[in-house]
Amino acid sequence: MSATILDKIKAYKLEEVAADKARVPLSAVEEAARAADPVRPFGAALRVAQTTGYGLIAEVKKASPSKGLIRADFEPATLAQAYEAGGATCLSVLTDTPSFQGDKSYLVAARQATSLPALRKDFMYDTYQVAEARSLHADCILIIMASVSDAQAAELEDAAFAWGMDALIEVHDREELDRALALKSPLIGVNNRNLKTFETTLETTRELSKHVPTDRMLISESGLFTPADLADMASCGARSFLIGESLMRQADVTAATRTLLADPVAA
Ligand SMILES: O=C(O)c1ccccc1NCC(=O)[C@H](O)[C@H](O)COP(=O)(O)O
Repeated sequence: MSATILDKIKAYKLEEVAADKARVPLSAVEEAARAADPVRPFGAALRVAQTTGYGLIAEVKKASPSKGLIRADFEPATLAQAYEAGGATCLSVLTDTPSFQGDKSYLVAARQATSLPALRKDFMYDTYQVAEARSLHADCILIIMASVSDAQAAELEDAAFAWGMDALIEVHDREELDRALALKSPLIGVNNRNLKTFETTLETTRELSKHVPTDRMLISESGLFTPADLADMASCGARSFLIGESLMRQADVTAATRTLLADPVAA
């Protein structure tokens, strides 16, 4: 069977982390994490936002494996401020370089330019990366169930909680969802992107929403473009969204964010 994009990313990410560990010892990363800005509540901010409107995790995303370069004019701090002015609840900042042209410094810059909680959007395998996320002032990490074992997921989640951060657990299908529900985090992200074909379909959230218990927060991720898409997802119980491309392609990011959030369906 041919390697998926996640297999390829995992291979270079493990090498990257090994190199980082050799360069900066864990003790130094932990010291930086302890000195980082206080954690901003991520899940709680979404919960508040979605009681009256929608929760939006707005992604600072320059490029992707599926779309190549998305935004040439890319200044993370300015984009983060534009998102905040448009009403975003949280930020997601890609720190992976080879596939997304992201950078660890983008997370620091974006978060420090706003008062929003920020997700470190990367491919996490090692608790070293979790401490590093906190040292970059992250408030939440991503755990992609398709790419980790149950034991690894639990270890990463425990590490996030120990640093006071939240963990967004990402799933693509029923099997991953069942594994995610064995974890503690209430934040369940259903990714509408098929990682083999890169196609997005909102049917993924529609289908999996039936199996997400009401004590978990369902967050629909990827392939969301219009207010009608958000209303569609809200009708099956997702009132928080992770959106990158559709907002990153707009000249006026603030106006586009406002328009997307302007007319939420009643909670
Ligand atoms: O975006 C990709 O092409 C991609 C490819 C392989 C693994 C992950 C990928 N994206 C990560 C994401 O989850 C999205 O950046 C995020 O959900 C926002 O999606 P979108 O609104 O469609 O940019």
